[in-house]
Amino acid sequence: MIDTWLRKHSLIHTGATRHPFILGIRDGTVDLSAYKTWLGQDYLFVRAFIPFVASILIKAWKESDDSSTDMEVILSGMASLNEEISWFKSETPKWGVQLSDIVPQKSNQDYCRFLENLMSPDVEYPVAITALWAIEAVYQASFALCLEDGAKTPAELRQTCQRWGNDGFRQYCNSLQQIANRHLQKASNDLLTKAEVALLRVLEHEVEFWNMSRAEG
Ligand SMILES: Cc1ncc(CNC=O)c(N)n1
Repeated sequence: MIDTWLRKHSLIHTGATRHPFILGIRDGTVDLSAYKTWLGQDYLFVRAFIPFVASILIKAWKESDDSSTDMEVILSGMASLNEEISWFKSETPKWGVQLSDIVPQKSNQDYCRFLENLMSPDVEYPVAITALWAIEAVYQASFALCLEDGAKTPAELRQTCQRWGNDGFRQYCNSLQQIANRHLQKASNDLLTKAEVALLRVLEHEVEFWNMSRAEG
């Protein structure tokens, strides 16, 4: 299902995964002030993202069919997020970014509000897990690009790219995709439409998030 949607929406998908901000990191021309903006804003995003993942854990637990392996995958994602918050706390001072000073920009606020809406108990599990997969997969694909052979990613940004471009994170994204696909297989047409719309909204918000980072730089 998801592969079909990605083919159908390949233009926006490419816009989110090969954004000029990412291409700039990959070819070494990125404006470091844009990186700093992204870093601070992404810290705020991740803080809002954690409760969103927690809400999906609750949905998985409430599923009638056996979703215990779903829960393990989601929980492993939450454990990485715990580690990720520590990383932001150690990375930001290196760039002179003070966590307490970061003011959320509009694209970030819009994206966080979108996550908050998806946290509602009225939002079905297949819709929410599709969104979760898409959010993670955009970062995975984007940062993996910066680690490919021939990439000229600046040395001081390689660790950042490793965080989302590494193999373990790729496997986590694959597991999420499998979970989403399994639940979408059983879903009604109405639910499929909702999940497809959620996927599209994620891709749009991701493009806006990259745009925001670049604009401020
Ligand atoms: C805007 C955005 N999208 C996806 C991710 C990746 N998920 C968790 O870290 C992220 N950090 N920020």
